[in-house]
Amino acid sequence: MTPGHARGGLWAVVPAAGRGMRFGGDTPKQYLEVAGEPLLAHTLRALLAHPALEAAMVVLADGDAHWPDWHDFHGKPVLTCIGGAQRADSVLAGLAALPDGVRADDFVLVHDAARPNLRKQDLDALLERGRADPVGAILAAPVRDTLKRAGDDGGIDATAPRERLWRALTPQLFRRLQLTRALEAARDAGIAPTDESMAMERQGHRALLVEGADDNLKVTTPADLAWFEYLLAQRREGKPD
Ligand SMILES: Nc1ccn([C@@H]2O[C@H](COP(=O)(O)OP(=O)(O)OP(=O)(O)O)[C@@H](O)[C@H]2O)c(=O)n1
Ligand SMILES: C[C@](O)(CO)[C@H](O)COP(=O)(O)O
Repeated sequence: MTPGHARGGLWAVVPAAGRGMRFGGDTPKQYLEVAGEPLLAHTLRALLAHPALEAAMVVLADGDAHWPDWHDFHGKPVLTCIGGAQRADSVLAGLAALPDGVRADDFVLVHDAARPNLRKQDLDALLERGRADPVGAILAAPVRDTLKRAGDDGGIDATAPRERLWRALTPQLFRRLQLTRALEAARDAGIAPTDESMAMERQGHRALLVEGADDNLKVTTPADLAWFEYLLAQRREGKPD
């Protein structure tokens, strides 16, 4: 029986095929050790510890020599496939590799391997509101800082209006076939959407914004990793985040 099919649960596609160029170093950031485990382990646990999740499809870089060859995590199946040059290519590959038991109109979560600090209450909210929506939903955080547009000389060209601006986070929740078609359309138009919602928006599909924690950080630079290490230490000492 295909993992996840038996229980008809929610699958997560986890794009983990990035090279971490902005982070630097030889080890892709998703495999850097935090509290004795690869960063990706923290991400998979945050996802698969949730009762609504049945399995994960982790999308790896071709020739990934770091993958610990997990076949299950937190007692749930973990499958892998090979991604592509852009994040969107990897997500599309992950959707295509899902078992046939994940039906066309089934919701699928897409969550960055580089986002290890997903809170259960945020995932609860995303699932509750997203699964009630005809299109889906994304976690996002409202912009709270004033935004400046930079000139070529490093000076300030303008202050960008921040009303109704949100930072898109992940997970993003969409139906398998609708998201696949949207990503294919973007690819065929030569566009690399930076998140799943962008591809859906291009097709006229309007998802819900579900407010998530600001500390659902994406580890992009060493400073982000240090932040996650601090948050994890605080949690393990029982201190409020
Ligand atoms: N071709 C790609 C590029 C990115 N990702 C994944 O998408 C997530 C968000 O991407 P990002 O933070 O940009 O990771 P990298 O692409 O590795 O970072 P960089 O742009 O600095 O190289 C990460 O989990 C990354 O592994 C992916 O699966 N396939
Ligand atoms: C999907 C995402 O995390 C939403 O903010 C973001 O777009 C990923 O961007 P990246 O440059 O691929 O890290």
